[in-house]
Amino acid sequence: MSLHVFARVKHLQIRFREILPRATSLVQPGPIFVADSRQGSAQVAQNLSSASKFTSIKNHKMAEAKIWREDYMTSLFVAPKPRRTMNVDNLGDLSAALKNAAAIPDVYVQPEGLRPDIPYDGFSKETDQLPVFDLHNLSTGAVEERRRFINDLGCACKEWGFLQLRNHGVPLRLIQKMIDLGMRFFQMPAAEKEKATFGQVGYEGRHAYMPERVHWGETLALVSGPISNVEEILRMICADYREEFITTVNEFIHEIQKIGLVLLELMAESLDLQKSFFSQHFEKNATSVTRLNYYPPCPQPSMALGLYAHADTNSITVLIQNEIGGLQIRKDGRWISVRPFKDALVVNVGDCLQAWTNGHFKSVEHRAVLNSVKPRFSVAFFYNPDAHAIMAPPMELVDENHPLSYRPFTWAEYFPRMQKKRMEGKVGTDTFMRLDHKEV
Ligand SMILES: O=C(O)CCC(=O)C(=O)O
Ligand SMILES: [Fe+2]
Repeated sequence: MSLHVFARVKHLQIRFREILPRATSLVQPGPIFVADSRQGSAQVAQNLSSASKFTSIKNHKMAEAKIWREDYMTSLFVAPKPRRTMNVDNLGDLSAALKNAAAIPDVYVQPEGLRPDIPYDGFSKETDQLPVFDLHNLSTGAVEERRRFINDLGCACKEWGFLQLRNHGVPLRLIQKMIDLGMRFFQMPAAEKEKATFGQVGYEGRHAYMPERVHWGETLALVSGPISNVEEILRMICADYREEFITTVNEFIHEIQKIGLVLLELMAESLDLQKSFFSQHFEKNATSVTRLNYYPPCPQPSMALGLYAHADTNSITVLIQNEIGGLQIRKDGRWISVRPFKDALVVNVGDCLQAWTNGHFKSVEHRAVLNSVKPRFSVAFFYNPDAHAIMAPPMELVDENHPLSYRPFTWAEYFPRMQKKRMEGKVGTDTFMRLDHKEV
């Protein structure tokens, strides 16, 4: 063992001993709790289970694992708890009825501090600093250019947590079709859309993530992995484009997943990890949700929000949108509008990847703001690894400037806990996977 590696391991041991009295019960002292990127996931799991306390928990988890998949689907499909909805009119109908109205119902009016201070098209100098990458340059560039591309991509994930990607390989005609059919769905009568209500997923036109407020937005959430319910949900609507919609959504998910894997490889490379460090856990049984978001025109856009400020809880999100801006991200405390490009994917880091990279990558708050004229549409693909993949920060990402801050966790553990939280602000990275988190 070189002196350098030895010093590192020693440092980790010290860190663990410092942290442990405050840490949650699952973590045992010793450097084995960081993943070595040169090891496969089986080896990491074996290392993790070699701590006696962990072993019993892990056996228990394995038993749970067998039923997790069923539980996961049941929790989403069968609505074991009431949906966070309000007894309000369907938003599609309301938006049509309130065209040009001087006021909107109180339940949509945000408290002053949360109202959007920058309009949907309020692009600023910072807007154009959001990194845009052209994947074409990666395949044609020389070795050095490739290295620079990957390095810049890593910087974008560290500094912005967001980036845009052009020439990504997802056919533009497929993106356009997804936009056209998706918008057509939301423009159907409320009674028709509500046929696609399906437990915690499916259609929602009366969102209330905060108990007392409703977003001005409708969604259609589809589970796309490990078991897809796209067909089951879309078969509930009687539209004449139903079959085409199902085929398009499935094709879209397939393509987005492909680019998702490429991005995960590039992200790992940018951190000097083995290329497959993240992606190997997404190749089979990836857990994903595809959500179509529709924001009908709002006569008072400065009073309401399409989607509250939140950080995504998953690993990475890949998003397409129509030409109407509205996505805003919070950078260094200030809101910045993202310029909508129809040929680009918006990619962002979620809370799980922030924890998995020991905080090197940032999961950043974002929100959707409204306008009074045109409907806005987006599709977010939330990508997660196999529900039992252990997300443990690799030792390469732990040093004096980045002390180990997160414990190993799995999506199977994390998801049920996050389901209990409100979608508001940056809740994910401050939860149980932080070593200094105290369960209340
Ligand atoms: O519509 C958008 O641009 C944002 C969507 C989003 O953040 C989400 O679905 O989590
Ligand atoms: Fe989001």
